[in-house]
Amino acid sequence: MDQQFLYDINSVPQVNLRNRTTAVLAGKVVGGGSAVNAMMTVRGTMEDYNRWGGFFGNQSGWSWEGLLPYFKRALNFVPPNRDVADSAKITYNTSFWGNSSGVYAGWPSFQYPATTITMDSFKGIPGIEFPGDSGAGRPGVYWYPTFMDPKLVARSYARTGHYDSIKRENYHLLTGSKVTRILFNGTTATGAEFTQGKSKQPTTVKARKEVILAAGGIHSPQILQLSGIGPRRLLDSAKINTVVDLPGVGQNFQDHPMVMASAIDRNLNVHPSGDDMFNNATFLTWAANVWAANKTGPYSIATGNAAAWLSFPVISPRYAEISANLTSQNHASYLPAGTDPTVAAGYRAQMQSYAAALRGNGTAFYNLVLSGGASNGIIVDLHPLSRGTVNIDTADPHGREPLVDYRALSNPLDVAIMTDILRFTRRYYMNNTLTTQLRPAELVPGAAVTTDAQFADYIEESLSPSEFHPVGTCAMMPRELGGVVDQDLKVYGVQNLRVVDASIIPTLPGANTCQTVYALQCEKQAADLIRYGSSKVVASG
Ligand SMILES: Cc1cc2nc3c(=O)[nH]c(=O)nc-3n(C[C@H](O)[C@H](O)[C@H](O)COP(=O)(O)OP(=O)(O)OC[C@H]3O[C@@H](n4cnc5c(N)ncnc54)[C@H](O)[C@@H]3O)c2cc1C
Repeated sequence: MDQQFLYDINSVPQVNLRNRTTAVLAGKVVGGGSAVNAMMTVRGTMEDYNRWGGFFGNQSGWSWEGLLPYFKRALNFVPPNRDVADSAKITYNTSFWGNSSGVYAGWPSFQYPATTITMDSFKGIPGIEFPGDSGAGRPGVYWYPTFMDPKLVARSYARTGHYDSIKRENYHLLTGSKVTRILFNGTTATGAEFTQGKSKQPTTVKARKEVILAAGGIHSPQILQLSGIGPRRLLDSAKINTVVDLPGVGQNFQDHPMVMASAIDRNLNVHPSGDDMFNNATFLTWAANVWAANKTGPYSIATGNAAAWLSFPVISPRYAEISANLTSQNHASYLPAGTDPTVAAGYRAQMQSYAAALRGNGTAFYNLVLSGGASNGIIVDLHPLSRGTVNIDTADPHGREPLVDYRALSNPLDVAIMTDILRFTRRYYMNNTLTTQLRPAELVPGAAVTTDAQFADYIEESLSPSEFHPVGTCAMMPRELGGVVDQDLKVYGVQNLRVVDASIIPTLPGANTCQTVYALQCEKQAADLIRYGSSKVVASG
């Protein structure tokens, strides 16, 4: 990944990860993360979005039903090539997709046969569903597309799909500029201040109607805090005048933690396979040639197109116990000392919702991407219970990047959940009637790791707290639950200011986040909320 397109930020040392720090990857380029991401085109389950709507009651448009039309408008789905779909057994259902957007959900022209075998191996484990499409809003094992323009066989993203085609006199895209704060007259947002290039001299731009902030999960809370919107105590210590004391800004920070867990199927003699890209010179030459000739073959695959997204009862025999433990926790005790009672109340509401989700089959907690080779690697906890913070650095709030603290594993039940995710992965490879003939051998964490204490040790040693999906720091929740924006994405306590990016996501979807951001940002917010002035779902199909 080209570092010039990324911010240079490291997290604060993670006390529960032996003081390790982690790189905070966020796109510093037109299109943001959509310009640098791994192009996995997935959405969460119905229950994920109903959880958002649930914070506002039954009438909320922020539910699966309310968002589905926007998921359809957000992407232009182009089905896979018939031959590839037939040979790889790719299923899809176009009723979950649209075809009007400039951002494409396409498919590579090649799939490794082993992908189908490793997907089918999940049939050896009870309780797993196989929804026919990744957009169905159900947990399970399924194929999903890629953010790719199928004609160009190139990344399709916010710039190519939206910005490049805007031809209006009143649209200006200023590259190399950095917003330093939002300007206010009293509590009414009136514009923004920014610097250009290396100049420290600020310029201002005035808003006739409203200011719309979309700087992402790390920088939107920073800009609000620098503008005087945030927890008063933090702003006081940074010597920033408080415009509105909004305790939730920069709190409720979530990202998807991941660890390595892999086994190798020693008898998986199916070729070509993902492994041939590393150790078969003839195959590599062929792959390079077909790519150079017509952009086909394995190089047309981004990060794979198949994965397991599984609910907790399917993977954990102790789901009821963990759910009960979450219900009875003193939730606020796992938040930073001095957390505002409204933010604590929001956390409690989220944990109650997750306690129910841990017992049900509508929320995916487990994710394993299938590589098309004899081994797979990274597994993801899709709903961490720990909450972090993104706060300005009070020592030099204007000069430094914000302090990013994942507070990984601060809720101890995250260790129990990750342990069961690891144990399930072992079961999938090693104790599965459909994989025994493949002669699997565990690579990591390794057969010697068996007890809870050993798993905890491995997790502390190796967990990465981020899959580069920062959300929650300007949460769309009621103000009395620590929310920062209302259902119309308007910032509480001020006028004429909205936030429209991943930071408003109150709880992570059980999926990579970009498709959800397209639905809420480009379509739901921009097309309807601003144009029609309300969050009523006015679009259909
Ligand atoms: C390495 C990586 C891999 C990922 N892989 C996937 C994937 O495979 N699938 C998936 O679904 N999601 C993936 N994601 C996540 C996805 O890209 C993000 O969820 C999405 O881009 C978030 O959109 P956003 O608008 O909230 O913020 P961003 O995309 O971060 O956009 C924010 C924009 O604001 C700009 N900005 C920030 N601060 C300022 C300022 N002060 N002044 C001016 N501009 C500013 C930034 O430069 C950026 O252009 C990945 C992300 C990364 C970084």
